[in-house]
Amino acid sequence: MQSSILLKVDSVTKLFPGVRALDNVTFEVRAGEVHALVGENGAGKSTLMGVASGALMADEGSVAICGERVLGDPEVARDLGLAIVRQEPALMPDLTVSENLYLGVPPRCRPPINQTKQWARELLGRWSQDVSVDPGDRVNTLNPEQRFIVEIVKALAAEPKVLVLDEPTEHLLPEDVERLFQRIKQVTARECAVVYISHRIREVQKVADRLTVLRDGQGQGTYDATSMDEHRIVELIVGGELDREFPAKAAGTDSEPRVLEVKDLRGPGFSNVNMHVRRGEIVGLAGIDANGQREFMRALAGILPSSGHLSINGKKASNANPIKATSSGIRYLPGDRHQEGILAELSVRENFSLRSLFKDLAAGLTSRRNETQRAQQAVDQFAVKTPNVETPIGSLSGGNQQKLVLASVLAGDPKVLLVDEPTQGVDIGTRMEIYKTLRQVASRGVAVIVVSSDQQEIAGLCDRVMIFSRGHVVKELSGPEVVESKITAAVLTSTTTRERTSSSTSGFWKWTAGDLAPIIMLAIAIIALGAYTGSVNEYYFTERNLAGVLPLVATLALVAFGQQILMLVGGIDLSVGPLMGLVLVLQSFFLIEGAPPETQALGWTIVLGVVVLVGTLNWILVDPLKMHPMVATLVTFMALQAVSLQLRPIPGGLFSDGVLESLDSTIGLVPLTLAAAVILGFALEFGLFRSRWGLSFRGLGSRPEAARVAGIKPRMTRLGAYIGCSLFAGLAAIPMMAQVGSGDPNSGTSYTLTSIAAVVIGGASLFGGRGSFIGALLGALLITQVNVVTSFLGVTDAWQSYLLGGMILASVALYSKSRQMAVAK
Ligand SMILES: Nc1ncnc2c1ncn2[C@@H]1O[C@H](COP(=O)(O)OP(=O)(O)OP(=O)(O)O)[C@@H](O)[C@H]1O
Repeated sequence: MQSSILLKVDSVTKLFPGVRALDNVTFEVRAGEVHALVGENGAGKSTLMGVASGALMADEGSVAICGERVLGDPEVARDLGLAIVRQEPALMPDLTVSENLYLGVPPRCRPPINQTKQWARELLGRWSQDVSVDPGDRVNTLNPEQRFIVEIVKALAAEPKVLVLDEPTEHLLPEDVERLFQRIKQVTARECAVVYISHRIREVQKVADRLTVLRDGQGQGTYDATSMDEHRIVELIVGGELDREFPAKAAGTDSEPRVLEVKDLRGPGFSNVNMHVRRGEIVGLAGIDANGQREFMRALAGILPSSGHLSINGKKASNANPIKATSSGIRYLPGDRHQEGILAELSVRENFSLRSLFKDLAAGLTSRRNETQRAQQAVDQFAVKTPNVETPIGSLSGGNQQKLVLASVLAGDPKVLLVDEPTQGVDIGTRMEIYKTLRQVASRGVAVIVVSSDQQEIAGLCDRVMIFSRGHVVKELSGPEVVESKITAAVLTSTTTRERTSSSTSGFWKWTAGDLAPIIMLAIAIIALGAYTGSVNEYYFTERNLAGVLPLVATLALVAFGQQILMLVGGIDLSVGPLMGLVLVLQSFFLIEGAPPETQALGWTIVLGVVVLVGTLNWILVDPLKMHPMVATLVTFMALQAVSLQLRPIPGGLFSDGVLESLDSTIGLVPLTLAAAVILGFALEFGLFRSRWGLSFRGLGSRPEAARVAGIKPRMTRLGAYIGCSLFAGLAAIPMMAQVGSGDPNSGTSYTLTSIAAVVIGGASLFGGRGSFIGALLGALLITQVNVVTSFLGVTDAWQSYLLGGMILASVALYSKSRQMAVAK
């Protein structure tokens, strides 16, 4: 009996501007089978799986998962049992591994939210006992290999009925590839359907039961994979015969001059490396990953710090930083294409020319004609599939991006070419073209060094191979020794135990990049400033001073909470200040002496309505109308200011004594309003890290596309954030009433900037995804303190601005530096 069909893609057509990515494709996967999807770069494999997983909407045709139709909704596809490992993991970088895993699985597979870390640890442990990923690590501190492991673990944790693996092994070590194959066996044994996309034919032969070939967006048939040899599969992919011989190796290079000479180079992860590359040679660096070969290459490129001696063509060269390395003639093709190789939003032309812009300069200006011509030539030479050179590179298929980055690196006329994973994601035909190109480059006198996890590639391409182990070159293979079996044997015998990926990040930077650091540093600054002012002026810690200052903290903290909510999702609200002013103006008509309770209640109702309306309006401008949040909320800023001035051209309407007295209530020395703000701050902080809304807000701000795939509703979440921000601005206006006393239309304006300052000092990222309510509270406290201490210290008010400006600068510099330093290389 034939097993049931769990994924059916029926007659699907998908168009992108200028490209028919899929043309009437039909594809089905049965329960318990591994179905490989193969084809050249740009054939449409990822697009087909994008349509199947609901991430893309088909123009024609239909998709059914377990018999149910899916139409462009990733959450529905996921709930029906589809899990996908993408070429670029759909992870939210500012969230931790455990938070990503939690959001990444359907609700039925999630643990109670307070047990997320333990659950994530178990999942990672099930992958491997010596996995080098901690559930508490933030994803942006992981290297590509670790990110892929998290992505795979996430897909497996969803207990899928259909598992899609889109080039899952491009960044994996051999032992993890084996682990993946084991897991595939396990899931197919429980009748899961697996789609396996790969350019590595040997892998396809090893795991696939059937295979479907795509070429230029069209299906080329489905075959039984078990009986097919490598040659036949390649023929089907390219649609004909293919020259699969590696280009001939260099002969007699022993007497050639040395192009590159490296002496005693040492740096993070490697030491005392001596090597050279002769004219015409390609030298490979091999070893189990994290044994120093990649670090050595990155140090040569000036990306990692190093010390030692370097000469190129007999002249002393510098690799002190990437700029110096580049001017010495060293060019680097990064292994992490998504993070370091491409600028996704920029066009193919710009991505091509950015490494060789000097060739397009005429009288100090870039010649667009020249640039376009060169980019077009590169596209033709490397057969990059793109509608034209103005297409954003991010919309090209992975392999086509890789070809363009290589073309761009070569256009910089390197003397030394460093290539990390030259053919990642590249189809078999182009792979051979890249090998030929590298050989030609070497024969022109460029020193070529290659790092690759594919030992067949190293063996076929390189003249000499240096084996790295624990940061040292332990063996050198040359001539007839450069064959796959010998390289593998040398690699395996030189390192018996694998070391955990070492991180060169110092503990200090790791700590400052954490969530607690801003809070602790702010607390220290507040205590130090208070202690110093108290020691200089005895009146600072008096009851009178505190009674004046603390309510101001409550006002600023509340509006800062609102700003923080919005900044988490990547927004910003300039209208909060005038909104606070408008609330005061409105209430100055209702909360006056002698107003009956109904009138007061009406005032509150109107204020609530206005606040919600303003939040919604801001959202409409930003989300459906796609205005930049700064511009949108600047418009609202002006509109609200105008309304306030219309209602009260000059301040007026005194609030009743009863209202002011109740706002002035205290618990001991602490104003009730501040106590309420502190409690709210702690509650919000708890929610931020321990509730689904907190995760959703941070996830959306961190990476919207990944958040959408994880089932977070971007629109509703942003609407919630905008309304939440306005509500907190409205709330902040309540303690402000007691401070202002009447309806003053200009009273709130300054809070726009100070609320932004408070959250930034408190550790929030202006790009979204990170922040803290306790941080915002302490930021508010510090800013208020700075505004007050100048008079106690006997310095001019100008110092308020100096100090505040200095604090913003110092905190932003420190946070961004630490977040950069904590990222794994
Ligand atoms: N978002 C997009 N916008 C415009 N064009 C796109 C987009 N995504 C894919 N394409 C185009 O659709 C075609 C198919 O791309 P796809 O990524 O599906 O290929 P692929 O078979 O997965 O290739 P690779 O093996 O290189 O990953 C390519 O020409 C690509 O440039």
